[in-house]
Amino acid sequence: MIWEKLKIILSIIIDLFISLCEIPFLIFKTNKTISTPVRFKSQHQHKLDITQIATEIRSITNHNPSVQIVMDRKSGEGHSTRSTAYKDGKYRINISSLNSIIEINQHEEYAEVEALVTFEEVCKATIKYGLLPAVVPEFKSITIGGAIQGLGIESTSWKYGTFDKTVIEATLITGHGNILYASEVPDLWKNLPGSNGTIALIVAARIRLVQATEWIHLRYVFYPDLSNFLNDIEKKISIQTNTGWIGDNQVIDAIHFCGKNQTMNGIVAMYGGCVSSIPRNASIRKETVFSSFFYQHVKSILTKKKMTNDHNETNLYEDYIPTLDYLFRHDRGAFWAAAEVASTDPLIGFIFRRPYLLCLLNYFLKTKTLYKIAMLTSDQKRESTGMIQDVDVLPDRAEEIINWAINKDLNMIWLCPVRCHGTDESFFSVAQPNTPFVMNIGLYGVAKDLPQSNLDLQRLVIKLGGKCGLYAHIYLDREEFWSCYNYKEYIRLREMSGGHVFMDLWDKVAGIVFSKISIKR
Ligand SMILES: NC(=O)C1=CN([C@@H]2O[C@H](COP(=O)(O)OP(=O)(O)OC[C@H]3O[C@@H](n4cnc5c(N)ncnc54)[C@H](OP(=O)(O)O)[C@@H]3O)[C@@H](O)[C@H]2O)C=CC1
Ligand SMILES: CC(C)=CCC[C@@H](C)[C@H]1CC[C@H]2C3=C(CC[C@]12C)[C@@]1(C)CC[C@H](O)C[C@@H]1CC3
Repeated sequence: MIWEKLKIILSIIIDLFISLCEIPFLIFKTNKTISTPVRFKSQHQHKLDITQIATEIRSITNHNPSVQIVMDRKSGEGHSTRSTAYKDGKYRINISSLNSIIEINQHEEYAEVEALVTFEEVCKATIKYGLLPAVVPEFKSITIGGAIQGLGIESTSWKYGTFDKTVIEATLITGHGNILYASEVPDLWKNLPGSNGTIALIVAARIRLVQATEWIHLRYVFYPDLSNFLNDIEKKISIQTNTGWIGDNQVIDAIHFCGKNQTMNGIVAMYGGCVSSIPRNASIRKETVFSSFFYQHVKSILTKKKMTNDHNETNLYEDYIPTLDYLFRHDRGAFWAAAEVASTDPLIGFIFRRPYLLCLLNYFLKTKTLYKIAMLTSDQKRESTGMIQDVDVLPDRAEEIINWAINKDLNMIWLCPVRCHGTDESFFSVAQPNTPFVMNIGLYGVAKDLPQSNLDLQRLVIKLGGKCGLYAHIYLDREEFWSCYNYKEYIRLREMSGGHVFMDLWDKVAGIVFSKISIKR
């Protein structure tokens, strides 16, 4: 335990050191960084590496049929807000060799990548060819495998859906130790995205790339309330033009400002897409050590407009952002989560309130490092300090979740429409026949009555026919939890492929929290 924490502290010190070394590059805007280079490997080497992992699975399950397998990642890695205590006593399979890109096919517009390659690495490699993955989650270190297993989304999801919908083919290793392609087991693949590594391992994926350029044009549009925003998205979905990342209205997401000062509230939607040229005198926003967090930038746009009392104006502002900066715009500070949650801590709150100190640490506050810092605190501390939840509901139920959040004193809410696919029958999906999209609502910040209010939220989400992101603390008991998913089918799929060697989903995402805290049920 102490050794684990020491390893996290050491890696935070290394992160800080790397961040400090990168500052000159940022000041002089050379576009170069000293972070790890993107790795490539041959198909032959990839086959050898996955065969070794499959053999290991076969051998341990033969020796111990009741073994439970989880992934072995370094301390503090991953994007769950829960501790990794659920892995204690389980067999940790090491797939760290699967960290390379195998192929980027510019003509057929796909990339073949191993499971642990991060989105930052993929995007850095593919943008050189004028291509990007169709969906790119906003945190740099989210991995390809993790985004499939945890239903990654972002601002192009209104067109493409969750990240897994952009996977052309995936390579899996089942609990029997067999290497299979997703297309060979369509039943299994249909329900694997969202299962958090409890049905099969993902070792590689062929992902769809779409046309992109190095700059994005973004328009900031004001909506006084949710219904106007929802109407606009519906219109945009019905006249969807698909040119990858290029053109207007290719990206859509919004921040709902709902703090105590009601005169400064409202929804700011961000529409835009990649461009091939930037007009003279255009406003440019580039990430530097001195940059504000992205949400602060959006808030200042809204505040300026409100100050001028220009109530009829809905187009607030527009600017041009380097595409890679845009993709990972919420990586520094993890949206507003770090600033909001940290404000409850006297020392960290002190730093956040002082721009010159923040400027020094600014570049250090990458989501990857924040997760490491969070893992130095106890689950109980995290659960009672901050509310970090993503929920998916049908658009006509979104208002109820937003009102709930406002009543619990959250200051900002992320709104990200996610397209439903007519054929989407996965039990992790909220889609209903004939619903064009679901609304992903990101609830990050300090809420009243935690952690009890978090359980209340999760029950409200079930009542509204929605689902919660499973990277967060889940408080539902086993029965409530499985009432949201098709347990019979889940068991059938696991039995069919030897999936019982992986942890059960409820045990993994809710087992530990449930046993540790006392909340009213
Ligand atoms: N915009 C977005 O889409 C955002 C997404 N997230 C979340 O981040 C997570 C992804 O982060 P990342 O660091 O990549 O992954 P994590 O290490 O956080 O893993 C997430 C879950 O997926 C499992 N998993 C990950 N990779 C594989 C794989 N190759 N094969 C089998 N199971 C796997 C893990 O299993 P195990 O438990 O065994 O480690 C874990 O249960 C997702 O849960 C996603 O929901 C968070 C913020 C924003
Ligand atoms: C927005 C999403 C999806 C995830 C962001 C998660 C993290 C950035 C937060 C999760 C737990 C948070 C905590 C802190 C900072 C922000 C998080 C890491 C603290 C370390 C801040 C200082 C307090 O004293 C303790 C907090 C624990 C939780």
